[in-house]
Amino acid sequence: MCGIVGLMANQAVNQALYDALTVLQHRGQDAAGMMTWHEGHFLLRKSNGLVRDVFHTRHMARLKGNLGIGHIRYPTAGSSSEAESQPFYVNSPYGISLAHNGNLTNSDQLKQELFSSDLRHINTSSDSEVLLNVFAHELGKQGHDLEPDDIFDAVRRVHRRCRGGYAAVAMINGFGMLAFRDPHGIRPVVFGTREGAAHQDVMIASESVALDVGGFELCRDLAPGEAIFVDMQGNIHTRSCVDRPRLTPCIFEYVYLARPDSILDGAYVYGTRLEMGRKLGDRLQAQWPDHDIDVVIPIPDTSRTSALELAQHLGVTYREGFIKNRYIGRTFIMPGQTQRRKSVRQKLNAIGSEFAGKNVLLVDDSIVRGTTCKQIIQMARDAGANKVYFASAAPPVRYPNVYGIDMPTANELIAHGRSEAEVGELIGADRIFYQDIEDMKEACRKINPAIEAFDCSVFDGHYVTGDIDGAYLTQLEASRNEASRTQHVGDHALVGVHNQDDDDQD
Ligand SMILES: O=P(O)(O)OC[C@H]1O[C@H](OP(=O)(O)OP(=O)(O)O)[C@H](O)[C@@H]1O
Ligand SMILES: NC(=O)CC[C@H](N)C(=O)O
Ligand SMILES: [Mg+2]
Repeated sequence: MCGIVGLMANQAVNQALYDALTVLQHRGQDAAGMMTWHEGHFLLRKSNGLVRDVFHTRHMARLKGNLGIGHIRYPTAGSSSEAESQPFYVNSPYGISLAHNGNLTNSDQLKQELFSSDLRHINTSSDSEVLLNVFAHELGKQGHDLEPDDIFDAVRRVHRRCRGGYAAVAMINGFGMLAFRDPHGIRPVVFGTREGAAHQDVMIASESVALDVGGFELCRDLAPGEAIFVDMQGNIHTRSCVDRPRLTPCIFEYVYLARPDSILDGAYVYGTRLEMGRKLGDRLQAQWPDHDIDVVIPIPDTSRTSALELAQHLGVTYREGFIKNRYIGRTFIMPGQTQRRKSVRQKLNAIGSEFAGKNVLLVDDSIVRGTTCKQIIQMARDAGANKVYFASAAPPVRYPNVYGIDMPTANELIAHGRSEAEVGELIGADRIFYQDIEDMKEACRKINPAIEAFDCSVFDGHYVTGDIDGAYLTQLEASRNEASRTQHVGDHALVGVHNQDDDDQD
């Protein structure tokens, strides 16, 4: 779940792209990048780090132009090397740059095809470089005098070749800005407009919060399999590029990934989390009508919305027992387990008076590896809690994710192959409560009944693209181990547009 943004405007886009990337930072903390287009040239700055660390004044000054795309990265393929940060670039046809959120499930096969049939070289282990080259190859077949329909035809062939979850934004040198969404709409993309001097400004982004910060009005989400092309005059062209699209957005966006103030596929994320809290309250009440909970305490940040609603629903006091250090990022999306474990303690601290002698119900949005809850339960006990109960606003996470969330191996998931009670015992809780999977789906559907189905693969092991089997998951587990994820490849892999680095002089 990286963040992507694209902007076609009447004035320089660098600052607006920066602002958009800043509000998408929760989708990735490993690397950030921006490419702009100015007078027939692409200008690039990308590096490892947070948005505020990657772009300094001197980089911003060089990122000229009224058209640009940006990316923040949370790696799900390849390594966290700077060479695999985005956007990526290819020089033919025309010159194209692309930023991608998601994960291709057939990138190994595509890489081979690109080499042996399409005569294209991929210089990193990133699936996004593969996606760009597949698109470039397909666009190259269209010939001269490129029209929007030619671009859409190329996207149609991309969908035929690529599998997995992908939302991508791209620039085609001299023609305009393009975005497309996979046929299942697994990863989100929205677009919006703003009035401009000569023509309207158009922004495309992973989440609607990016539009809010730029003063854009949300038009809508891209439909599954749909593409949008914005020409150099700011005209919007859209077309469905698949025959049988089926919307099954990733439900984990609503559980944890997206910001609560975003609207994704017509559903306010905040509303879905409130509803998950309410449902969890019902379930707890049903399982334990004479509970002895004194206080409900959320584990900041993401669970706060559900926890508040759960407490109100149960009629139990809600208290902020843990204070979050605002300078530490999200721990789940950090790259290594050692760093994640250490960061929980750095990030959260208990207010002793809220725990002393009380039976507390700690609420989190989800339990994935169990890194957070194990430590938090111990902290609650150290702070003098009498009983420590734990509730998860999502069902047990038991299966790997292959569509853009970095959970490639079942064994790293604490609930894999375990019952709810066994997880409770392992994390040291006196009692554990999990959301029911149907209740979670209903909670989201209640906010937007038009979404008929979701990708719930991490909860039910059903992969909506239909190409994932045991052999695939075994091979993924073997190839995507901790060492390969944190490995850094040499700088030789940075091939393409000159990337401004810190040594560049004005
Ligand atoms: O079981 P785990 O492997 O620990 O993963 C689950 C935890 O990680 C996330 O928090 P994170 O700190 O990433 O972000 P947040 O501040 O938005 O809650 C999530 O909200 C859970 O608290
Ligand atoms: N989280 C994502 O969307 C990752 C995008 C891409 N697969 C990468 O690893 O860079
Ligand atoms: Mg959390």
